[in-house]
Amino acid sequence: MGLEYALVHAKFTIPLAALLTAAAKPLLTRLDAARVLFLTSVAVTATIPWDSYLIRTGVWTYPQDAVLGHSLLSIPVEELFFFVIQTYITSLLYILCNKPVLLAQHLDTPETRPSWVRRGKALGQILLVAATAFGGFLIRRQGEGTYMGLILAWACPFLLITWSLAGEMLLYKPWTSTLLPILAPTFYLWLVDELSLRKGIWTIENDTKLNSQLFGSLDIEEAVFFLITNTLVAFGIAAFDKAVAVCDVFPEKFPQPADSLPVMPLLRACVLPSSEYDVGRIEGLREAATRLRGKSRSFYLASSVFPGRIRVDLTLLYSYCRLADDLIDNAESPKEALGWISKLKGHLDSAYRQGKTQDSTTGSMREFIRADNLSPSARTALELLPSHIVSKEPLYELLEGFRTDVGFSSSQRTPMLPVVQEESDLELYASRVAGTIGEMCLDIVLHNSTGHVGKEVRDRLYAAAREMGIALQYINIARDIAVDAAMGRVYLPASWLAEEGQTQETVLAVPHGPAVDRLRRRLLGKAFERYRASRGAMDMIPREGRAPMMAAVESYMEIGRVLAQGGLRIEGKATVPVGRRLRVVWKALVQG
Ligand SMILES: CC(C)=CCC/C(C)=C/CC/C(C)=C/CC/C(C)=C/[C@@H]1[C@@H](COP(=O)(O)OP(=O)(O)O)[C@]1(C)CC/C=C(\C)CC/C=C(\C)CCC=C(C)C
Repeated sequence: MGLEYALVHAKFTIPLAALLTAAAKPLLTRLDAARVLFLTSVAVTATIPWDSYLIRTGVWTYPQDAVLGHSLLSIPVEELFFFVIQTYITSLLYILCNKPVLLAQHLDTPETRPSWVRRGKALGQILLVAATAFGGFLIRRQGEGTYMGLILAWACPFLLITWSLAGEMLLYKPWTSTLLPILAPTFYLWLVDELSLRKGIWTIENDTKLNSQLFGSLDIEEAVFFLITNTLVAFGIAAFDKAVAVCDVFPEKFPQPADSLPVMPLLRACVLPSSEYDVGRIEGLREAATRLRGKSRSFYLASSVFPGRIRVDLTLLYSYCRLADDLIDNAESPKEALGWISKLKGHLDSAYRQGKTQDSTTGSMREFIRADNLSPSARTALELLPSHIVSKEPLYELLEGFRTDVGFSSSQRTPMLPVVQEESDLELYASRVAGTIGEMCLDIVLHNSTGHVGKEVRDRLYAAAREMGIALQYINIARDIAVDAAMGRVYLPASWLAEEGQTQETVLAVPHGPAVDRLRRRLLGKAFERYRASRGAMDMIPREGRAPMMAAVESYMEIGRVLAQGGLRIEGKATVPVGRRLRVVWKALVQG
């Protein structure tokens, strides 16, 4: 009996697993826990017979003085623990690396599949069939290739199945979400293995191995073993993820959200032929995700911590709001901008006339959207607005809020009459363009939550969401004084400007300096007041959206904190460094 193998775990695998657990815990959802549990159970069940065979036939041996002496089917307990902890480490890392990716955007159909993906998937399948056959050949031939043969013939059929299910998605995703979580634990385990082989904690018999080392004492079979088993874990989760993505993006086909772990729907989603996917919805979602990533770092980062279906709906809502805002901001004349507002209202009329249906692209609305001279990407943003979830009133109000922006460039405006005269004008504007967004975000979270929320709590939540939206808009205005001035806009109330001896014209000419700084601080103060008044209510948000909503709000409020500390670049926007942003999101998730 000896402790050496147990010490390998104590020194190398357990600390890494503990570190990853601490880092990942606030980010993990119930679904993630199910992913890890499912994968670990499959890995252990599939490895036990194989490993037992290897030990009983003498391919692997363990000196008695290196192991504790307890075993199951000849497998030492330390070895059994290895299957569990390796699967745990790799799956956790895989899940972490995949958080930034909105999986549903990587679904595709045979018609939209590019030829490189078709060829890549087929090539992978051919290689895996060949590797399985080669493994079988090495086993039959007996001798030096036996161990390698056993690895290939055991693992490659599983890889073939999972690759066939999720190969396209794996090919589309960035390498940081696929190769990285496979290769990083592989290199680490190679080093641990090298150390253990050198110390003789486990040994591979000379007669059944190729006798070729990758480096040091690390036999090529061991290197392949760790690479292949980590790939098995990653491909296994990828197949699971694909089913979840299908459930998330097609609620009309799969009414139950994947988070509630509906086993049969998930299995059906996994094997649903891709020819039955709604291509328009997937492409629209991809464009919406690109719009979100390109336009707002805060909301893009925060979106990655929302559970799948809420994330899809928020991304689509963001895309609609951003598009509407851009159409109006980029219009060449006030007349054109007002024209967009009435067209957008027309779109809402037809979207809400047809009632709360999930298929938003039917009947009059489709005709309305097609009739307009919009780019294809703009059309999809309108078509995919989740109008069956968000109430119509805040959307109409948002468009009303955009009218204020048009007021800044309206030719009828006299220079003497600022658009935002009093603090109440500012409050009304912020309530229209951002209080409404708070309400709609809440609509989405409540719609996708399972628990019951009573009327009284609902009312308090909606009031707080509106307040929080206003707080965020104040931060936005405080940050963008110079950017807005360059567009001819001053949102600071004229009454405040007068108290500082300023006018709209002086701020337009010089949007910085001590007076502007004081006004910015005043606005930030108002933002923090409203934030503090509504933050407590967030504890009442249902579990599914609570921590991620806090993360979204905190990530934006952090801009205000940077500004309050004087972190402003005069020529542009104040930015929160990535590390600080991540810390804020992490802290909000821990608190939520
Ligand atoms: C996580 C995620 C994907 C969230 C999406 C949220 C969303 C739908 C935002 C809409 C953004 C938008 C373009 C709105 C048009 C009007 C406008 C410009 C509003 C300003 C937003 C800034 O967006 P922008 O793209 O310009 O971002 P950058 O500054 O460039 O990074 C606003 C400042 C409004 C933002 C307001 C909210 C997100 C509402 C906050 C309130 C809650 C989340 C509710 C909290 C709940 C309780 C109970 C308190």
